[in-house]
Amino acid sequence: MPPETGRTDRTGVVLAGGHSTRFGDQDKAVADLAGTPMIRRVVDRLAPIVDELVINCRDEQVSAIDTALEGGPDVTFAVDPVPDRGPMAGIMTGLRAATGEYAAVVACDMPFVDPDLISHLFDRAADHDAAVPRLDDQWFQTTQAVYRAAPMAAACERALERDERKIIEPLFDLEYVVVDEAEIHDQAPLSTFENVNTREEFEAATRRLED
Ligand SMILES: Nc1nc2c(ncn2[C@@H]2O[C@H](COP(=O)(O)OP(=O)(O)OP(=O)(O)O)[C@@H](O)[C@H]2O)c(=O)[nH]1
Ligand SMILES: [Mg+2]
Repeated sequence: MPPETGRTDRTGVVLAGGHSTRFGDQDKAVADLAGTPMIRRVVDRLAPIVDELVINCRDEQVSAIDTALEGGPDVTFAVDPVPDRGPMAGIMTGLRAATGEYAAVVACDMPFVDPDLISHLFDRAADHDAAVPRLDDQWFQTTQAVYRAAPMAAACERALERDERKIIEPLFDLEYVVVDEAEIHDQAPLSTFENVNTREEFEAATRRLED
């Protein structure tokens, strides 16, 4: 890496191991959002700013996601050894597969994720264990954050051992930086955090992309 930037290797981890129950029968990760599978939009936005990409999902999703990403950037799959343990277990699996010291974790249902914000989070996380955005009066955006891979994976494991599934729990074990709304505003529109759960939200996102 160029010494002038002080940059270490950066990984992008895309979380896709959920069941999309609010979405319906289809896996929202591979749903065609205005001509492009939703997960492909996330991968394409992260690819220019990371050195490697890891997709976390369940075993049976690999084939469809691989097809959705065909012709795009190279990715590695990190399959949950035990499925359905929640997003935090997915973060742990994804981070364990990361070779970069730091990893941006982004949910597959955030098609408007802003690469400038993610780059900024990498910069802010330097010499800390994490950089996590937080909007005024809202909770931490733990599924669009940068973590130092090894300590976060270990903290996730400890939280799971305590039967604690909230993603915020491992964070409290770490030395983290909060990136507040004013700072986020300087980097990206707040649509970066929009996440698509229902068909209605999916249609709304489609309209925005087609405008
Ligand atoms: N590995 C893994 N990832 C998960 C799990 N549950 C959710 N996720 C991922 O975490 C992110 C946010 O989760 P949700 O928005 O709740 O997505 P979801 O669980 O697929 O959808 P719902 O069933 O409607 O809650 C998405 O990227 C999901 O793919 C899980 O049990 N394991
Ligand atoms: Mg869910």
